[in-house]
Amino acid sequence: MLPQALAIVPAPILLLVIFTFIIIFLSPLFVLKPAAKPQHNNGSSKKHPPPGPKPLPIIGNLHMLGKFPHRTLQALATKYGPIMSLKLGQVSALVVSSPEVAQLFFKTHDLIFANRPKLQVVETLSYGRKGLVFTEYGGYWRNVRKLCIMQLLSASKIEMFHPLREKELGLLVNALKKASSSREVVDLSDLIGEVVENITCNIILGCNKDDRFDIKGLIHEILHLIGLFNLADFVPILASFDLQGLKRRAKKASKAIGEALEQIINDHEHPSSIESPEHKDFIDILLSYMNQPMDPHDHEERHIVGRTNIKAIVLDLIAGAYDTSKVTIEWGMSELIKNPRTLKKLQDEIEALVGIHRQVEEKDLEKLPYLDMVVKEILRLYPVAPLLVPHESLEDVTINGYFIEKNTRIMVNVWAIGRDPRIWSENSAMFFPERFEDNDVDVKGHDFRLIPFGSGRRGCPGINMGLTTVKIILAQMVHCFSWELPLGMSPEDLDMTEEFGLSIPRRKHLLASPTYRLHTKLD
Ligand code: HEM
Repeated sequence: MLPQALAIVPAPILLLVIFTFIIIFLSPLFVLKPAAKPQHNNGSSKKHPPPGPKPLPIIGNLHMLGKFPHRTLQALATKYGPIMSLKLGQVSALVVSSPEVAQLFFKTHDLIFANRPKLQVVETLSYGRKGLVFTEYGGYWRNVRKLCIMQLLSASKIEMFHPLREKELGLLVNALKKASSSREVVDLSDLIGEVVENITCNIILGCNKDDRFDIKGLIHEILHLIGLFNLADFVPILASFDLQGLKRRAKKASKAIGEALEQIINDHEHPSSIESPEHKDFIDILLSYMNQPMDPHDHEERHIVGRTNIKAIVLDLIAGAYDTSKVTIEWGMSELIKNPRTLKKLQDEIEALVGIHRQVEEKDLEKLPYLDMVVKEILRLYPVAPLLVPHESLEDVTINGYFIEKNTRIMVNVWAIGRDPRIWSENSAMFFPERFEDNDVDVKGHDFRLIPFGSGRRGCPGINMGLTTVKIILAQMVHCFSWELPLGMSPEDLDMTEEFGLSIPRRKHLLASPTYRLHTKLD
């Protein structure tokens, strides 16, 4: 998933207006408080911060980030190196751009960087950070994470929800079969989004449609708000002005989603009002812990499960699962349609295993090594959260001779690491899954050349669920259908521009025409 504190930088004109506002009304305050903090001096006179571009007063380096911060930061890192200092408004930040340095941060010194920054909108939306993604490092976060892994994200729970994925995917295949028989062009971005949303909502909430409220619309608003650039997070003195109206919108969204979740929880507590639930969803599981300690074995911390915790946790998990798998599959299908050789090779692999008379099943996935390479290649070129979710240092530390202050914000440019020709050879920009043939690079956070799920304590706990969803949907779509771009469009014409926000989806929706290729009855 991914919440990105640092998203689209406002248009220069907005920046100019705000800058003027600051200069006119607030500059006296800054005169009393210098923008750059003085260096600590505990006896040593040499506490160098990492190198970085010179910041401007008040806005620091914010103006430099542009529309695609991951690309700008990649270019800046070639000048300043793999540990680079930035000033984002009043916030001290660091950008990590090499596997070696990422390993120092998330393996050698993982504990020091296990915190998350406090963000205004998230504070409102996650009930004062009672969820998981942006929750501060400590006993509460540990308890929630353990509970989520045990009750939702473990191998056995993922397996338990497999009929649900199968059912939703079956509906998608049927819709595509119809489009195939009438030779329609379909909006693949929308269809992939819908199937992932339905799977996520069903697993977590037990429903994907509810006429009483627009649950998906609310989730979209929440993800959008978290993804927006919020000046209040970088120039805290502006927080109370709510110049962009984000706090107001967050409060409104929080109230609406809170009421909806309250209703959904009520329905779960009084099952007669739900139409015969077929399976236990995550809310059922959390309710079975109600008023009990999250982790009965933790004798130091006793955090009791209450309604607010349930709402905050559920929201974070939906946010974590929603966009991530959708965006990965969307880029994957784009690259496969753009590269017919790779698509054919993947179809051949699946066909050799399952034949042409039946669909792929989840039990087949582990016997498909080329699919595994294709997914790694997608995540290398299109990491959903190009700068991961920001981390924050819990104490002062010196790394590679550079002094890093407590409360520094850390961004890891996994997008830049994934495209670095020194790591991936001169063809690093090319979609070429075979590069993983002769090595054992994995995506699970052990090999810092490829960390699309992050690594260490704050690494993604949903890796296995995410990979299962991505693999089964991709495999099914390429096995059941051949794909062509709309009439008159060649693979070179396919626009691969991204959009920066909470995640980096395609700017333009992916449109394509499916042809059913299995030898089963076409209904
Ligand atoms: C392809 C799918 C996915 C990708 C690429 C992905 C990626 C990520 C990334 C990059 C992070 C931040 C790691 C860091 O800051 O170091 C993260 C964190 C997280 N992800 Fe995922 N994710 C995916 C699927 C999921 C799923 C399915 C769930 C849950 C249902 C999930 C739940 C979370 C949570 C709760 C966190 C925050 C962990 C913490 O702060 O302790 N993710 N994910």
